Amino acid sequence: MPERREEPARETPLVLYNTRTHAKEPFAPIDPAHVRMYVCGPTVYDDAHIGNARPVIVFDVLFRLLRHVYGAGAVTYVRNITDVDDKINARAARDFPGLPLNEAIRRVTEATQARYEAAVAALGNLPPSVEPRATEHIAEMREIIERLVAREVAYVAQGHVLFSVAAMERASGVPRYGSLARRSLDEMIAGARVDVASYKRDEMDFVLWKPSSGGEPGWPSPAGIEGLGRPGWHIECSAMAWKHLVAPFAGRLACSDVEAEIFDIHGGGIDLVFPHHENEVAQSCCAFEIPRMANVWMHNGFLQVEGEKMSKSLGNFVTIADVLKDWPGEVARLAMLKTHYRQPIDWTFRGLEEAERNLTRWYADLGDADAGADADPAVLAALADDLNTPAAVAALHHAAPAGRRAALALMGFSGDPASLARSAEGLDVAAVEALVAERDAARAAKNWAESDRLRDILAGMGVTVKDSKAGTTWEVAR
Ligand SMILES: Nc1ncnc2c1ncn2[C@@H]1O[C@H](COP(=O)(O)OP(=O)(O)OP(=O)(O)O)[C@@H](O)[C@H]1O
Ligand SMILES: [Zn+2]
Repeated sequence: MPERREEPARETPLVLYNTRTHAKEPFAPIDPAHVRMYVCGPTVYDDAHIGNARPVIVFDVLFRLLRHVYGAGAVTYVRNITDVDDKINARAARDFPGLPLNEAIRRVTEATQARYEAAVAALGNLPPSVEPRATEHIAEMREIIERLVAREVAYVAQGHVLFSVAAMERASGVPRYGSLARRSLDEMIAGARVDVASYKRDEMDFVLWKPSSGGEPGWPSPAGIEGLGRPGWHIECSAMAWKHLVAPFAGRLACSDVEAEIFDIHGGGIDLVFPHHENEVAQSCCAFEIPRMANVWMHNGFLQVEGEKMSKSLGNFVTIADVLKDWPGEVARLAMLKTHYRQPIDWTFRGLEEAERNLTRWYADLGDADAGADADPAVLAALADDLNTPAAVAALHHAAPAGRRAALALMGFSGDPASLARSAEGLDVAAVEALVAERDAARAAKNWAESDRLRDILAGMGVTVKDSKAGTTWEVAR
């Protein structure tokens, strides 16, 4: 039996801001016994930066809160891994020029994913209920594409399948294209910097499937196209959400047939609203003839450096692993949660220092407070108010030890002063262990370049690793 409360904890009516309606709304799951949430995960071609950690931490807090309110067994949280993308192909060709491209891609994606898992775990995040990889859902993508072509909202041109925005405008029972992002067609054209390609009927049309040539990864194409091809990015999420949040629950939900095709919450960073989420909505709503893909759409604001979005393309980033070299994971987590998720955060040394001081103070007088006590009600009320984590932090300052310990646990903090202690040599033990685990994963994947790189990072922290048949151990270099 999954752990589930008889009665959901009604003392905390949950209110969430919905991008779709531009309003804070009481959250009402379609079926409170099966709360379903999808969050767009990373494209695994390069190490995640601390900005990429923001949606992971924000939606982890929401996952924990939903489990608290509806019961741990009542929440399914899906966060995908995008392991097919032209950026991955380019990175694989660059890093492993001597290998066949598919083998090189496997090395890049497996090693990057292993480092991602270690990094986000070190920040105190629970694993999602399901972490699907795009390449394992090609059959579902093909099926959705076939449906879209059959309904005449997608067309084949020069080996591509394209989604027709104009055809969606004419379809009934589906939302208007642009209704999530609330943009006019002109704004969307400007915002998407859409490519004008000869095979598109209309410049707003977007790619569902494209041909693969040479050594590019490819699968048998849908819609009667000969030869191999590969999916566009947007179709991946429609397919994985359907496979893991809709199909398994068919006939098991206490709701109407139409509602059963819709799930509760879809999340990601604010940069994904358009075009990625708008296109997910277009695909899923047209394929399944539903008025919404998800009821609630939630988007986190940017983590910024000196007023600019941290991003790989701007080169102004620090990786999660870099942060963990200098700071315990819980400190970075609190530094993130001190700002409300919809506001921009400026990532600063002072913010991290302040978070460290707060945790040190809170952990110092938890005493032997009972870990099973109820979480402080003011903290719970703040979280239930659209994840108002800054208000939750303020409430933690005033909470009694038992309520504080339980509230910290609910937000993903250990309450253990040892997790803040760097070792006698000033080391963050959790960060070292995360790096050693990443290196083990790299070795298991026979990625010696990566394993050496991690060994060098550890050496830079003053840690020596020793490999033996029994496994890897580490010690502080003398
Ligand atoms: N600076 C940032 N602050 C908050 N969230 C971010 C930031 N940059 C990316 N994200 C989010 O991280 C998640 C992972 O996205 P993805 O792997 O596609 O990163 P990305 O967009 O390629 O990063 P970059 O913008 O640096 O190239 C998405 O939900 C995205 O919105
Ligand atoms: Zn997505």
